[in-house]
Amino acid sequence: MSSEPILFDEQQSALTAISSGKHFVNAPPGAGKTAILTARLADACARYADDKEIICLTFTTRAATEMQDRAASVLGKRQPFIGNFHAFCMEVIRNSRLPYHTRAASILPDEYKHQMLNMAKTHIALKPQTTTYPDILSHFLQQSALQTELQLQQSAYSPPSLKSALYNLYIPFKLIELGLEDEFSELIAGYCKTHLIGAVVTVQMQSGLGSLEPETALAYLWLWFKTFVKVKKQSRCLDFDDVLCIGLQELLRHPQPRAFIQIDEVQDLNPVQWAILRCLQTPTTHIFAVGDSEQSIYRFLGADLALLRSEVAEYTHHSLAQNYRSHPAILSILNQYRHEHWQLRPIAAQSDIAETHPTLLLQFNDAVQERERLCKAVAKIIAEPERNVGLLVPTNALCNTYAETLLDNDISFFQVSQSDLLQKAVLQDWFSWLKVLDGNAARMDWWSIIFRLSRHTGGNKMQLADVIAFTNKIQRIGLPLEQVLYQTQTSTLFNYPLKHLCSEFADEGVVIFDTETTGLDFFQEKIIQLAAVRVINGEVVAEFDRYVDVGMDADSRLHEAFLKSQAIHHITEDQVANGDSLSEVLQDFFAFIGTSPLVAHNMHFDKMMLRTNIQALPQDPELLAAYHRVTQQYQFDTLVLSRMMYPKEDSHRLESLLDSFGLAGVNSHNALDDVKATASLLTKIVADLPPRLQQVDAVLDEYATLINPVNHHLKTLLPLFYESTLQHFSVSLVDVLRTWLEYTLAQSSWYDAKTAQITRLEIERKLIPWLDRQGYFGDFPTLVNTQLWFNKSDPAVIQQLRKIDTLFMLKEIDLIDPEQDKVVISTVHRAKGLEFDTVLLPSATENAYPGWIPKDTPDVEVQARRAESKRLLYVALSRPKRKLIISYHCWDGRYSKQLSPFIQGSQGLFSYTQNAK
Ligand SMILES: Nc1ncnc2c1ncn2[C@@H]1O[C@H](COP(=O)(O)OP(=O)(O)OP(=O)(O)O)[C@@H](O)[C@H]1O
Repeated sequence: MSSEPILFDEQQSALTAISSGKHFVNAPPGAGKTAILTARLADACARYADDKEIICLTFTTRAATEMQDRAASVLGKRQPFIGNFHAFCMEVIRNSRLPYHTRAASILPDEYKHQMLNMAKTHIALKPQTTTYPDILSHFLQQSALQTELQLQQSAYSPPSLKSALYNLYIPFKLIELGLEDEFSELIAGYCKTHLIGAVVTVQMQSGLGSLEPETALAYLWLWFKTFVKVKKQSRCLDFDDVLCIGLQELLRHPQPRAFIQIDEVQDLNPVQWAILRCLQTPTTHIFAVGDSEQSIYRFLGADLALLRSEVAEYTHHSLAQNYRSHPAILSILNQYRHEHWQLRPIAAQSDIAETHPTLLLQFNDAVQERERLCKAVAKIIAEPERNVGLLVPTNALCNTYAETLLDNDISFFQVSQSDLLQKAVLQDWFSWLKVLDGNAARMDWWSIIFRLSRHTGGNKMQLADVIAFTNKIQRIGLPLEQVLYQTQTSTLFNYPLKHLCSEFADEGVVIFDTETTGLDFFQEKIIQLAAVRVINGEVVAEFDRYVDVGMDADSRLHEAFLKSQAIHHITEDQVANGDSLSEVLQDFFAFIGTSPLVAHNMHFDKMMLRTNIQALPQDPELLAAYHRVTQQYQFDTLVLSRMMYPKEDSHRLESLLDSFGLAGVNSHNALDDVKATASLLTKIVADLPPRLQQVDAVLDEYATLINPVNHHLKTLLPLFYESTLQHFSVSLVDVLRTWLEYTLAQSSWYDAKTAQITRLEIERKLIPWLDRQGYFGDFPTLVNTQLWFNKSDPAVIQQLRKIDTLFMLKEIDLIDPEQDKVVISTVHRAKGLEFDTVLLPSATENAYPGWIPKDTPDVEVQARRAESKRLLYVALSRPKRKLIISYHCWDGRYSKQLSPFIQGSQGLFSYTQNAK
């Protein structure tokens, strides 16, 4: 990435100046599309004061962060949304009023997605007579000639896997399930036309259920889909398609019109993404859509060029005709390719880079010779200053082979792995550990941790389905998972703390506390009142009620915040001014608690406020010691207990519960009133606990062999996360990651040792520098905590939540650092949008472009695949700045090979050609 400011040409400048209407820029590679979008974004910030008016959608996270970096000086503190569709939908879902399990859902990793699809499959007891599917699907099945087509296809059909068959239909099924079939009948029809027959035939051929009627096969698919959705819902997780479809559903209900929409790589949008885009528009919205139809390479994800054409039909069309990236010799090959395959006009070369032999076409005897020579060439190229190399190959298998040869030659490189680094078990587990700090909401993360731990604690290995069944059972009886599994006290059983609560409540008493504050932001706002009561058997036997002088005279922002918050707590300025210092109040408060269990309603908020307010005080060892002592004691949150005991209540706010159960007390938002009201609620909970504890006993007995060993590891690991933040308050995510890796990789049986070691090195080399570059510092338990969301309009919180979204949706390719990573090995698909000084395209035979297409594939499909492959090679050819090296081998050990037919027309244009000996 160049930091030099770009001097736009006339055509580019004209595009940056457009400020209204709907526009589509269809421009060739290297025309400066990204640069134009960045400049326009900066202008938009100057034009629209409200960030919510602006949205900038990119295809990858890398493109979004690059745009943000490039526009950083103009953006300053502004936070318009810049990111991909998935990140945007995550934000829409989070800010929605959808059920909590959807808003707080985790993203389902690939590893578990496959297992859950299998689980759902085994759950299906197929009852074709009783299973129905939506009318709209039966309509497609009944369409004329379908039956004959089915039979015709069956004999000559190479079916995809059963899972792919279902997944090809996932989006239309999901839209139907969400009740959107009327709005999206065309979209659903499109998907069904392409995939329904194939999927039905696949079920007929591969389900192992004998010969099935098409109706029964379709019923099977629908039932499988519904079960999979249910399994995910129970686990509170969503996959990427769910995120898009639910985001769309929410936007249809509550459209979010924008004044300014900018969008990159439109050639690869799928129909759902187009539909999302429509929800952001009004007739006056200014849309600037940019893409290149010849670079459309994501047909397998639903990208559709015909759809692009119809979507932008009414837009004003523009094009660009200059290429600023590539050496003129490279461009002449690109131009020949454009002419030969699409009869497109040539692009003018604007790059004036000097280079000897900028284009090479190399023929080798065999694949081994090709690989060895190319790797030697790579060594030579990167020995020159400021040169990087992109080794772009057609398949993941070839990525691995080239990686091995580079290693043999001592050349370091960045390989984009087939199973993305971010999808590796080690990292997915770490994400889960971060998420469970959030407590009970992250159900999928809990079971993935339990699953991993249960497999490494000896004894019978549990299947994922058993672990999920266990977590569901725990949830059904309303137990917080973390309390079942993780005990800081001596007991390993959840019952014990609750039994302790009952006995202390009747005997020595418990302390209920509450804070009133100047606002909700943990890092800025102050505690102004701290109240507590000691309760024995429902009777208040002692009270603590103090105001805190927070020095508002000297802090106008704080004073203003206080005045706003007065509407809630009604505390007067005098009460605060006559209060004591926070240190004094806290010393007395900790003494008041003694060794009693602590109780609060929504304790997390009060504890966070205490923590951050203490952090802001000058270091006081005694106070800190007292704080640590108290936070190690038994604690009970009446909000959590109420959710567990009374799951059917609509709301667990204190006020609602008092009302619903007719309890004494008022929730006036004066801390003392509120603790007394909490005492009433606690008294009811304790009275209702014994029968529930019997149920708990039964589950704990049933799963003792799982719970006890898991608890052993949790006891070591969770404090690692909590303590790192308790002691330093603000930590680097890199430190948290390293500490965690240290522990988990030392557990010899957790992961395959060799794989884990390699993953660790990859994390050190790729992810950690990225986290450092992007500035992932902070208080991570707070960051991942969904409790923060009530404060989600705060710009600092928005920024942090977006960072977390980015982290959880990151892809390995996003981690490349063009300054450091001199050699990148990747498939062409993943290298989209990147540029390199030198690009090597090995194995450019007909086997790669167009690649193997099964013999009986219908003609239309053969044409479509060839066309897509042509575009793929075009993307590859357009990535180099200085040098393009294409190579192929004549013999693969069994068959002779030819140069890809797509490139044969350009052979004469290469500045250097070498034939095999
Ligand atoms: N007017 C200009 N003067 C000099 N360099 C430019 C100019 N416009 C763009 N560039 C440079 O050209 C290169 C290609 O630009 P950019 O990445 O924006 O192209 P693109 O159209 O997005 O390409 P692709 O579709 O191939 O990804 C970049 O290195 C960019 O800095």
